[in-house]
Amino acid sequence: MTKVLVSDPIDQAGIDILSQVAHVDVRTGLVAEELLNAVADYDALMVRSGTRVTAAVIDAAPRLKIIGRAGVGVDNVDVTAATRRGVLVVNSPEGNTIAAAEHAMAMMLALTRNIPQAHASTMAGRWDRKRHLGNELYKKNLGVVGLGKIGAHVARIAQALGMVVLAHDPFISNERAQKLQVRLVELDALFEEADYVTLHIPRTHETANLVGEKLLKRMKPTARLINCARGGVVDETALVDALRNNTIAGAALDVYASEPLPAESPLRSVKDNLILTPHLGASTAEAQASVAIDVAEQIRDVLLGLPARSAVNIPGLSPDLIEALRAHLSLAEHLGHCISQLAGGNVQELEVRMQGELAARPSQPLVTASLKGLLSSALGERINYVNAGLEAKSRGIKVLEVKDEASRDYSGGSLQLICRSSSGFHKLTGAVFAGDELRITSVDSFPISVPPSNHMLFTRHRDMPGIIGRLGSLLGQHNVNIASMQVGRRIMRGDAVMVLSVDDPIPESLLEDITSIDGIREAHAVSL
Ligand SMILES: NC(=O)C1=CN([C@@H]2O[C@H](COP(=O)(O)OP(=O)(O)OC[C@H]3O[C@@H](n4cnc5c(N)ncnc54)[C@H](O)[C@@H]3O)[C@@H](O)[C@H]2O)C=CC1
Ligand SMILES: O=C(O)CCC(=O)C(=O)O
Repeated sequence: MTKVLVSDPIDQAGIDILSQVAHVDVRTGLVAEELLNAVADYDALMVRSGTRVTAAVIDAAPRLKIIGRAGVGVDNVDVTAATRRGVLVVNSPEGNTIAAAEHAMAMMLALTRNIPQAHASTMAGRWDRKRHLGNELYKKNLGVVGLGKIGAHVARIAQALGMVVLAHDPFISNERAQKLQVRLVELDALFEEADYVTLHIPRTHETANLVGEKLLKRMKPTARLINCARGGVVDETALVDALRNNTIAGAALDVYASEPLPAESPLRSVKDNLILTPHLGASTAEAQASVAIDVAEQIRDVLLGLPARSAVNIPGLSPDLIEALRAHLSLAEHLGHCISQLAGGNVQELEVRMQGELAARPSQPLVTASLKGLLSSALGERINYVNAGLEAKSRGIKVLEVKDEASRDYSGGSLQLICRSSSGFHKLTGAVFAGDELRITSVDSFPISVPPSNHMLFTRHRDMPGIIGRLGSLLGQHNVNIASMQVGRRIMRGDAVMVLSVDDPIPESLLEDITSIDGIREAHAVSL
């Protein structure tokens, strides 16, 4: 008997669909230990954000074929562990877009008109009209951080209210922004100019604690912050300080670094200028029905042996093709991830060049893997082989595919990515050496030979005596250990690149010191 465990509250419409093909058990509120004991017999698991599907849970479920997340974010599911075990993870990328966008707007309105405070005081028997003087949204600047599905819908609603919308999203093209009538700006400028800042980004390595003391200090004292995206993208300690010191006028949060929000969280003690809701962004009847139906249909189809439409992991490639291209797919992902971090500005175009023998292989998987790498900085684990092309298209990123059979640089061929962004362009080439060893073989047409590694530093500099020594000592002073270093140049004392592998991530502040070394024009920290 096929069995499905539903471990969070899911709309009945979803349960009805699952019941067409399986026995369904709804067991909500299980603590971690209970879930570990419960999952052993199940073929499918359906959750919302309340259940943590850890590697241990996946290991404890030998029959598990699919995990369905009734919502967008899959950060409560260990997707890597699921992929390793061959368990499909599916979600509902659009089912709750409207609900989340409307919640952000509701928070903005409640914040600016002091609705919760006025309600509490009126219920307590008072008639405080002066105390709750608010502000209008009309003609105010709204800064949207993350102009994806929810951010774009918020922008549309805000425009209807007469707000002027500016946005920051490195993975949205100017064309797309123009279509939405939104001005793209750098993050610092957004925080300086906005009267309201609303966050619609996923939590990734790059966005963790993105909004901290530094950005909060850039905000106007009359400005307000709304986070209905993900906990952990706002530094809660810095926010509490900013609210207590009235550095900003107010904030509204739906999501928290730790959920449920701990009873002793300092956020709970902020008075007057903070509104908290318990992760209600997707909690509308319409959104819950929509995500439940979307995900239940996918679980049903997969249990019947059919493909899923929104798989978060497992690429839609045949196992034979994956095996044949495994090393080159990994190379393409690494180059894509690397070039997105070199690009700096808004990515407009990615050219994928299959050179030499590689030009004879199927190109689509390599293009998809390059896009997956490119967008992984923005979308974290939500980007996959299934949605990479679509995500690039929806961001207005033009993708060019070129086959250059005449190139004869390496046996097995090479892969070149050329990324054009609002701040210029970068070119990376790589090849797979004997023993499936991946190598970056040139940067911006300067020859080098370095394996991609976890933490790297790329510089563009003038080839002159002493520069390598000065950089080495600066890194040493900051306790950054260099694992390897390579310089690529075409002529003596001309332009050159340097690629260093280091043991730890390079902090943003150190990059500023590096670029102040005489002769170093550009420095980029890259984490893979
Ligand atoms: N509070 C709630 O109940 C809900 C929260 N969410 C969360 O809202 C967030 C947004 O969801 P969607 O719009 O559906 O996702 P999406 O993938 O359509 O959009 C996210 C956007 O953020 C951008 N981005 C990534 N890193 C960035 C950075 N460092 N700076 C600026 N932009 C960056 C991406 O390029 C992308 O355009 C997700 O974290 C999702 O989990 C979604 C639904 C309900
Ligand atoms: O299931 C929920 O209510 C949370 C929704 C959410 O945060 C998401 O879909 O990313």
